[in-house]
Amino acid sequence: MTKWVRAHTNIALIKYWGKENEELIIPKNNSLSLTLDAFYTDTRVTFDQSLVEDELILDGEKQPHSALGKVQTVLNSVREQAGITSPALVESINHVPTAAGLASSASGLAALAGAASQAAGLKLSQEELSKLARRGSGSASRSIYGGFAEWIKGTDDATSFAVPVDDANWDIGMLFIIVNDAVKEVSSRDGMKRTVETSAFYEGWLKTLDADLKAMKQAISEKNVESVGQIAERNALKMHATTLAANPPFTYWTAESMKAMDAVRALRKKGFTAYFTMDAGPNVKIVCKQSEMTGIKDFLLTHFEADQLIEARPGPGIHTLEQ
Ligand SMILES: O=C(O)C[C@@](O)(CF)CCOP(=O)(O)OP(=O)(O)O
Repeated sequence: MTKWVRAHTNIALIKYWGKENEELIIPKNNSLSLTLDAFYTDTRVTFDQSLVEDELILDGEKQPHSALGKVQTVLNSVREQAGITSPALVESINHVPTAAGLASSASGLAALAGAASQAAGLKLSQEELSKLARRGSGSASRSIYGGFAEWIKGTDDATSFAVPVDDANWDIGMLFIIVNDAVKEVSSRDGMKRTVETSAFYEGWLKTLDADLKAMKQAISEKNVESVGQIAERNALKMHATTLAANPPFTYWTAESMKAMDAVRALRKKGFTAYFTMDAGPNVKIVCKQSEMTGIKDFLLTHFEADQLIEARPGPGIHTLEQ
């Protein structure tokens, strides 16, 4: 019986937002993220000749074949590396708070890379696992590692993978504000494609990333949450600005997102270390100190419901569940 593999989701502090190569998922820039404990995916893969085609059972629900795109990209790469042809049964369980509506493609595709390669008898290094996960979804390449990880953009399949930066075993955490007014989102894949192809601000965004990354790594080496937060918030705002200048323009922000951003600024006025980042959705993630999380949460509870607030701390890299 093959084993379950667990991978945790990660939140980028220096964003990946645009591809150099769509098919291989080679990014335009390096990105850097923090893997979190609160959200993760467990996946088990069984290659089985008696199956007619690949099957995905996600949270107990058999998925339509049309939903298997990213999954099959990973499975096909594993079959090619292992010299096998049989279809696979993929069972995946997302441990993401139901209210969250949080995308879990990063943890899902990373867990799939681990489970599929193991089921095919491949013994991949973490670098090779990262490349395999990257083929499924770019941000998944970073979930191979716990703590802070950097995705080196590289120029081709062999040189584009994530590396560990710091284990984050220090006073840093993230508090999610889940905003419930979810609008029909443009997927991150479609959003970044439209932005690269049409945004008047895209080149300006790219020009600032080397400096942001250098400053972020310096802040992490100093364990300086204030600087990590400041750089992350600036980087996220620049990324989201590019969508406003796309054609047609779009934004992931809703009124509730703006309310959450205002609350973070109010937290700073009260003396907390609190900075926000956002991805391809309306939720707001606060970079903060674990030691201030209770005080921050108490303040936020005067503006948001308890089930909208989710605490997260640095999480581990990909691992097999022994039982
Ligand atoms: O995570 C980040 O660096 C920033 C984002 O989350 C901002 F929204 C993008 C993640 O994109 P992903 O879902 O990995 O795209 P894929 O490669 O087209 O599957």
